[in-house]
Amino acid sequence: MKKFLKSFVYSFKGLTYAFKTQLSFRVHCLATILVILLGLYTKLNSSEWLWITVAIALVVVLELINTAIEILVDLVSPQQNSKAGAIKDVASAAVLVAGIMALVIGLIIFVPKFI
Ligand SMILES: Nc1ncnc2c1ncn2[C@@H]1O[C@H](COP(=O)(O)OP(=O)(O)OP(=O)(O)O)[C@@H](O)[C@H]1O
Repeated sequence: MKKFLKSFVYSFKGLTYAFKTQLSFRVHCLATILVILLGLYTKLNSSEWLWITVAIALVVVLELINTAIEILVDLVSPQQNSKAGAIKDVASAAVLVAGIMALVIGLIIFVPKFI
C-alpha cells in the first residue's frame, strides 16, 4: 500500500516537473481551465463534456509523453544527432496532431453555442 501511495508521489513529481520546465504544458493547463470555464458557462451536456474531457486528456497525456521523450533524448544523445532530432520532432508532431484534434472538437461543440 505504501509503495502504491509512493507511486502517486512520483507521478505528482512528474507533473510538477513538466509544469515547471515546459511552457507548452503551462499553456495547455491554462487552456484546459479556460475550456472548463467556457463549458460551465455554456452548460455543456454530458456527451459534450465527454468529448471535451477526451480532447483535454489526449493533449495533456501526449504533452507529458513528449516531455519524457525529450528528457530521454537529451540524456542518451546530448550531442547533435539527426535521429535524436527526428525523435523529438515526431514526438512533438504527436502533440500537434492531438492539439488540432482538440481544436476541431472544441469548435464543433462551442461554435453552435454562440451563433
Ligand atoms: N540532440 C539533438 N540532435 C539533433 N537535433 C536536435 C537535438 N535536440 C534537439 N534537436 C532539434 O531541435 C528541436 C528543438 O529541440 P528542443 O530540445 O529545444 O525541443 P523543444 O520542444 O524546444 O524543447 P523544450 O520544450 O524543452 O523547449 C527538436 O525538435 C529537434 O529538431
